[in-house]
Amino acid sequence: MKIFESHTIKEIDNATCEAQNIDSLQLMERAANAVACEIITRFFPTQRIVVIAGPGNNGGDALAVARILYEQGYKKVEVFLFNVIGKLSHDCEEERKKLITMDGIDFTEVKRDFQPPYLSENDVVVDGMFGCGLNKQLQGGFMMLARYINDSGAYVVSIDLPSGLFGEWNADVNRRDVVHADLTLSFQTPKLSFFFSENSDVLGEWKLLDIDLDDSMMKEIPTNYLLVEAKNVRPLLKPRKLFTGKRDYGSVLLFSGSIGMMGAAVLSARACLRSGAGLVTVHSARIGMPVVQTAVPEAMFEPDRNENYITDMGVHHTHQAVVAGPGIGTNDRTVDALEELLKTTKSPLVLDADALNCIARRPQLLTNLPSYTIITPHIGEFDRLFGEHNNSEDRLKKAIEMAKYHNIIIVLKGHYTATVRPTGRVYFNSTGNPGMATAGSGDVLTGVIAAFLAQGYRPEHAATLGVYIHGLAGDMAVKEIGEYGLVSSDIANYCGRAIRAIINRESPLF
Ligand SMILES: NC(=O)C1=CN([C@@H]2O[C@H](COP(=O)(O)OP(=O)(O)OC[C@H]3O[C@@H](n4cnc5c(N)ncnc54)[C@H](OP(=O)(O)O)[C@@H]3O)[C@@H](O)[C@H]2O)[C@@H](O)CC1
Ligand SMILES: [K+]
Repeated sequence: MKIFESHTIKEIDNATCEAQNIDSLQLMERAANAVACEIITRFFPTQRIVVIAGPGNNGGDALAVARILYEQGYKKVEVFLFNVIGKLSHDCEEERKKLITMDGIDFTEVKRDFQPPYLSENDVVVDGMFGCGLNKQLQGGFMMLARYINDSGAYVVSIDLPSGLFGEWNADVNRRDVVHADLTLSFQTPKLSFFFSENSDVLGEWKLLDIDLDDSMMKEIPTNYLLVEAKNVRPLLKPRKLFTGKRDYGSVLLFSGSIGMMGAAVLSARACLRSGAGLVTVHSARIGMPVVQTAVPEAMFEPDRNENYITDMGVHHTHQAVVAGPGIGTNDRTVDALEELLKTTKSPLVLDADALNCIARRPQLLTNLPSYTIITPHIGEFDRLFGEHNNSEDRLKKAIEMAKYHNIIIVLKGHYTATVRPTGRVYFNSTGNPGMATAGSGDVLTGVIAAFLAQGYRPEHAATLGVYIHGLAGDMAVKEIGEYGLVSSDIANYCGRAIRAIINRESPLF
């Protein structure tokens, strides 16, 4: 699903009106109906609802929502329209006219002084102050109103965006002066700002409402940001053929594990096998042999010369994917071995965890990364590699710059893992849950991505597929085990089921 920038929304609206032969007011009614339906499913008609409308179309939506709720028997609706400069958008003005003809509706038009209504945690506020037309931070009365709403404890439903939050970049915005929604109801496609952790408290739960916007225009408008869903990954998955053997599904070599961290090798190897790789070889410290051979009997083991950590990353056979990182530590000799690997390998590479920490210790190694190498840092590893970042917007911008500069794929892990391709395009992932914030989860992800590389998928597809499947496996496992009890072995064990769910179009994915 494409993520559009706010300034393109008008274009999509206009195309929709033209293609469907409707006017913009009808589209506003459609949007308002969708919002009102959501409110009706959540609150009884006896609920007190305070509707705050701004001067633009976001305010128009809010006025229409108020009218629809009132018509549906919600008699405790109070409406405040902020018309402080005496100029409303055309559709907002039309909605105002419709509303004021309604008998008995509690309507106040604020032109100058404003006495805010009493609000408590028992009330619902519908926030239609500003949406994607916000063009500067909230100031003066609007800022005070946002704070007043936030302090009230009322349940806040924001239309399209919490007022005061920009659709894209908010690094300079003081979140205290933005309306804090409990529920954000946005239209059709998400905004970029939904994917940054700093906005999570402001957005609350967010939901996309289908208002049947014009598909052909949405296909046409270019964007560098996408949200990956089941329908995007399914066409990538190739069916397995009847007359095939394990060699048709590739061989993975995993440089992983060291003394005290052999579990990382086990988890990567297991996830790799559960994601369809034909052959998996673990190269690790000698001490790890009994652990790996017992825990993952399907994997082969290649012992390093060293007892406790890896000192040699020579690739002596043909492998369709090579992984370095999980649990390898950052011993000087391991860094030397990694340097050798980066300079010599011809196989597609995935680098994770300690491999990235090794590079951070010797930053010139970044210039040795073969094109299309996949690196999978979490925030801490990313900052160690590329410098400290104060917020996730700056970090994403840096990831885009670095993916382009080094011609690599950066999988920046987080709640919405962002896979950044060498073109600078960003693919946000839609699967996963907080239970997956657990030791070894990244080792599993590395194994899944490597499995797809080995099976002949292009690196950018292997990364996107791996991230989606890893999250889905976590979502499926959490249903049985719960967020507290979920461990990384569970994620690995569910990878196969996750792939099957996508191929078989199992609900609720489709
Ligand atoms: N396809 C869709 O998604 C659909 C979207 N729809 C809805 O349209 C909404 C977008 O409407 P919109 O373009 O009229 O912008 P909106 O957010 O109402 O604000 C503009 C007004 O605010 C003002 N203003 C701005 N910042 C300000 C500030 N800090 N402080 C004070 N004033 C400020 C600005 O004034 P100006 O500065 O331009 O004079 C202007 O008057 C969208 O969010 C969604 O709800 C649906 O109806 C249909 C389908
Ligand atoms: K809003």
